[in-house]
Amino acid sequence: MAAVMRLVNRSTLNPAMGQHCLAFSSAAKIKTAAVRPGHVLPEKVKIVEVGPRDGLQNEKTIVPTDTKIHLINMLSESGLPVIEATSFVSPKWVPQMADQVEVMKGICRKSGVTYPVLTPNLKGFQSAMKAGASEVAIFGAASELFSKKNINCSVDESLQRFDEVMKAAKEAGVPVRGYVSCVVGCPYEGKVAPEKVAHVAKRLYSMGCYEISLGDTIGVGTPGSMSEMLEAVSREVPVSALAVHCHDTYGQALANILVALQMGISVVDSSVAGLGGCPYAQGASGNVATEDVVYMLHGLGIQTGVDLPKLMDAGAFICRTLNRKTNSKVAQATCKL
Ligand SMILES: CC(C)(COP(=O)([O-])OP(=O)([O-])OC[C@H]1O[C@@H](n2cnc3c(N)ncnc32)[C@H](O)[C@@H]1OP(=O)([O-])[O-])[C@@H](O)C(=O)NCCC(=O)NCCSC(=O)C[C@@](C)(O)CC(=O)[O-]
Repeated sequence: MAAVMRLVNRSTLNPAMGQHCLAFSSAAKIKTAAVRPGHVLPEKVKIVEVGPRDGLQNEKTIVPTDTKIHLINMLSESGLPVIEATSFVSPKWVPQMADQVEVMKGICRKSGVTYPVLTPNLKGFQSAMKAGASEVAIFGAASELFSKKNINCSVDESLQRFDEVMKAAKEAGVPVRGYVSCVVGCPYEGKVAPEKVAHVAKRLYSMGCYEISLGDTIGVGTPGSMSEMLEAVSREVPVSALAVHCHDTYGQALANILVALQMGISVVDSSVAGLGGCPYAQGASGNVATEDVVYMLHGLGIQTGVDLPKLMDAGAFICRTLNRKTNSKVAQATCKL
């Protein structure tokens, strides 16, 4: 049944400013779009903001800890429900995340918002617990070579390490999210078979991850390859436990997200201002910009709980600080940098 929803997104032109402004007040009604016949989109989508971690981990110049904390606090005020704050990985491998303890201690945790952190092994998990993390994420890959480059072990070895993290997390009552990287293509192996993705996703889910985020790490997916992969994974893991994590290297991210929504997925990872790239995936651009995802979802009548102008303020802040042009088309169009 196609739900009837309130249209919450209206774009108006402010002639005095000569800029497009976004207003969120319209009472007009639209039907939740079934963009593909027979497919009803979710009424609500949970956005997992990964900018402070995925967005910043690849920055060459070390971003001051206070800037990271301020960014996370601004994102918290925008209504985002989940903000991935940092990662407890080796500072020799990812120097940008070396201030993870200070970041976790410095942020203002808003009630109702969760601040997961990446933990590749037991050591990372224990440090995360000491720093006060209340949720963690383990991150595997569907490609052997990427796994080796990223976390210095094979896919099977990584699953053994994750099992240790999972046991410790269960004892501590800490929820664990699981990532699978290279779900469509790998920078070292090329095309990745959907069955490999389904295999790793199933292992992470069986281990106890409450959600599996499927990462198109190098942004090569198209609606065709994404739907093939999602169909394979959804035969092994319930769609309600899946998320998509799209990089926008080839400009396909929004289209790929739409395909995922049509398949019933209602959790989307994204990065404010489209920041990011993976240190072990040469040439990969940032994640899809959160502003653009929110704009599309609101345009479809899908609720996110996110206040787009506040989110754009956070994007403008980090772009100003990094002296960088935003990758968000919405922010560009509304002159927020
Ligand atoms: C996984 C390791 C640690 C293995 O690294 P390793 O060198 O194989 O580990 P090791 O156990 O042999 O230890 C070597 C040294 O690292 C230390 N160490 C060991 N573990 C930790 C830890 N947790 N925190 C801090 N230090 C640690 C350990 O104590 C030791 O220190 P030393 O004795 O030489 O002084 C390493 O390969 C690593 O840190 N890799 C970084 C991976 C990473 O952060 N990648 C980017 C994130 S993944 C991503 O972006 C993809 C994603 C999630 O966004 C989804 C997508 O887009 O597809």
